[in-house]
Amino acid sequence: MRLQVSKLQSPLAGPYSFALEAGRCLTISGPSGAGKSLLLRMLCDLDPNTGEILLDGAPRSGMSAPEWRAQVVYQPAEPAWWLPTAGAHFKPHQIQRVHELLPQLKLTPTLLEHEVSRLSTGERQRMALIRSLACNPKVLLLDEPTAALDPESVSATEALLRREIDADMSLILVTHSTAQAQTLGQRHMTMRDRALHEGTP
Ligand SMILES: Nc1ncnc2c1ncn2[C@@H]1O[C@H](COP(=O)(O)OP(=O)(O)OP(=O)(O)O)[C@@H](O)[C@H]1O
Repeated sequence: MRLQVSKLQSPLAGPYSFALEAGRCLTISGPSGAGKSLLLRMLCDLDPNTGEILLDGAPRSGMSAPEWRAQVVYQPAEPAWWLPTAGAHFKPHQIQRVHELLPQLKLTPTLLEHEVSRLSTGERQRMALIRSLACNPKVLLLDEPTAALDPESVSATEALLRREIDADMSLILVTHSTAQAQTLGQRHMTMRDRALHEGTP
């Protein structure tokens, strides 16, 4: 099992227990404010929480936070940028992978040199996904990754995510799109009042 979550809890949300296999996608939907982002933040250990998570059988409690977050990568709905250009956020060993990913999301390499603030919202959102995938995560936690995208970019993003899932990445995807949940997810959960319910999208 790729991810085994037991009794994950914070003062604000939980407890949550579920498991996700390698190369599978779990989608989570639910009304605004239901607690979806709180769950993703706990999974990548950004907010204080109790409980245990196993990653390919290895307990999170035995890893440092950076070690954990290198493998369980969280992309919030509005990702932060801390350097002037998108390209500056990549490490040298990631560059080849970045150049493979750019055309798959219909982005040109010149955008790497533009000021992040000059990129369109949709370009920034796709660039953020490239940043997440360039880490080669075992588990990717995505919060509404296509919210700002036109239909063609949504299709390109979904196709890329499908290929990554088929290549063994596990994805937990928060989405308000029923069609997207059906396209990408093998399992679906709904968050209501900070409780998770298994079901159909
Ligand atoms: N640090 C915090 N302290 C107190 N309340 C918080 C904190 N962070 C989030 N909340 C509250 O917890 C609730 C769940 O927030 P969360 O961001 O998980 O919602 P969500 O389901 O992701 O919503 P959306 O679909 O709008 O992104 C919200 O009411 C939010 O205001």
